[in-house]
Amino acid sequence: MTDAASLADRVREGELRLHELEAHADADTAAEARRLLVESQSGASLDAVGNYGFPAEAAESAIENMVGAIQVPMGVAGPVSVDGGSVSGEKYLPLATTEGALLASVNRGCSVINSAGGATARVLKSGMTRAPVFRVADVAEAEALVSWTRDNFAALKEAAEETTNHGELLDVTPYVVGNSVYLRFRYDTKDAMGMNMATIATEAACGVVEEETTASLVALSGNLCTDKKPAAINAVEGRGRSVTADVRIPREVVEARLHTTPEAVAELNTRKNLVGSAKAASLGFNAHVANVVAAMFLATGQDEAQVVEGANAITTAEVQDGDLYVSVSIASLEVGTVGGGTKLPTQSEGLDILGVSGGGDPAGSNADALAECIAVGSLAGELSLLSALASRHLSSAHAELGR
Ligand SMILES: CC(C)(COP(=O)([O-])OP(=O)([O-])OC[C@H]1O[C@@H](n2cnc3c(N)ncnc32)[C@H](O)[C@@H]1OP(=O)([O-])[O-])[C@@H](O)C(=O)NCCC(=O)NCCSC(=O)C[C@@](C)(O)CC(=O)[O-]
Ligand SMILES: NC(=O)C1=CN([C@@H]2O[C@H](COP(=O)(O)OP(=O)(O)OC[C@H]3O[C@@H](n4cnc5c(N)ncnc54)[C@H](OP(=O)(O)O)[C@@H]3O)[C@@H](O)[C@H]2O)C=CC1
Repeated sequence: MTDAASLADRVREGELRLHELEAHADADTAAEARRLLVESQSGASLDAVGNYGFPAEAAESAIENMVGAIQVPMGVAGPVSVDGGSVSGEKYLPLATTEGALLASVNRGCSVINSAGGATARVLKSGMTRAPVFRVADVAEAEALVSWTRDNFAALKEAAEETTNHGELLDVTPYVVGNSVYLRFRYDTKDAMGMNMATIATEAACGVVEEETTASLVALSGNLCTDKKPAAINAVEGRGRSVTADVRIPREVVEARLHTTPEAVAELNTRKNLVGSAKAASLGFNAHVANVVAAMFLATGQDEAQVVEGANAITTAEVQDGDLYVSVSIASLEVGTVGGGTKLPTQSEGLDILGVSGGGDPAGSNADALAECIAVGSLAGELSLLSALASRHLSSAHAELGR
């Protein structure tokens, strides 16, 4: 085996390319060689980046050109009592963040939820989408392709499902713009977030479309999917898991633990999360669901770019017989407990904290459970931040904990 210094020399001499080092050394040596190269070129010291706690080999399907790891501190909030469709009991929620006060906030929300007897959560819709775009001659051909798609769902399903053991094609929804036709394929991807699975399956189905019709595939992703971009279609139709959590908190708990009243939280929610968001033309009618989604995504190995979709959430608050009812509905939470970054050792341990690592029984139940836990964490965060705003404690909390 070659050592890191001589590997780095061979790259400098043009004998090897930076991304080829794993073919000549183990993954840790390859990462060390790249650090040597980057350090000598940039003057940066990468001691901390190189001080990672898992074998680099474990990250081979997660990254190319690895030099080390960025470490984000992880904490837990809770335990919080969850009554979900796929998870129940007391759960510690793993969150990785660098925002001081966030864990304290979610932790306070969890303890308030417990005082109210726990939160309820359910996944209400599920399906990962991929929408290729096809070119046709004109609108008459577009109409023909739409009809063909409706008449030939079984053939598309057969082709798509040949590529996967777990995935199931649920439906295909056509959209037409002039001579462009978008077919939005939606799959049950079970415990996988499913973007690779859906992409591979859709490519096979596109082969059938091109064989049987005049349409020509322009791109496997035509942006109507919509992946990793803000998009109303996800907020309305859902993508990944559509999940809702709610809780009813007795007035005395709101007053004692959140230093405010149900009326103040309800008014604030309307003026801020509903009216303010509408005026801003926001897709997120919530306060900081992205905070919890991002922190739990990092802690459990989700694709962090999909926080964009995870922020499509509506928070409601109302006074019910003097108590405070609060709900959070996340329309497009794209999560998995197998595949992608979930295989990395620290992220897998994050999933273990929730008891949802790997494939569920039945398949899909672990990813549903993860979605429900993230929804309850988001509910806790909303409760605490809305209350801090209502009681004018936001800036003092961050001055104390976040600086
Ligand atoms: C900070 C608190 C919780 C204090 O709240 P408090 O009620 O004054 O604190 P407390 O000392 O009385 O403790 C109450 C509970 O909070 C928790 N708690 C309290 N301190 C800690 C701690 N150090 N570590 C862990 N947990 C803590 C803990 O659960 C504790 O109960 P206990 O366990 O003691 O019975 C409160 O003021 C708060 O939640 N503030 C809101 C902070 C927040 O939500 N920040 C989120 C980020 S804001 C942002 O990023 C988005 C934004 C704002 O721009 C979005 C927008 O536009 O709206
Ligand atoms: N290709 C793309 O366009 C994009 C890819 N990504 C990346 O895709 C990755 C996630 O894709 P994803 O398809 O989820 O993961 P993987 O590509 O890692 O595939 C996971 C595979 O696990 C198998 N599997 C085993 N047990 C189960 C189970 N219980 N439920 C479901 N599947 C199971 C399935 O195999 P089988 O299919 O044979 O059943 C599935 O295809 C992430 O790394 C993400 O960053 C993100 C965005 C876009």
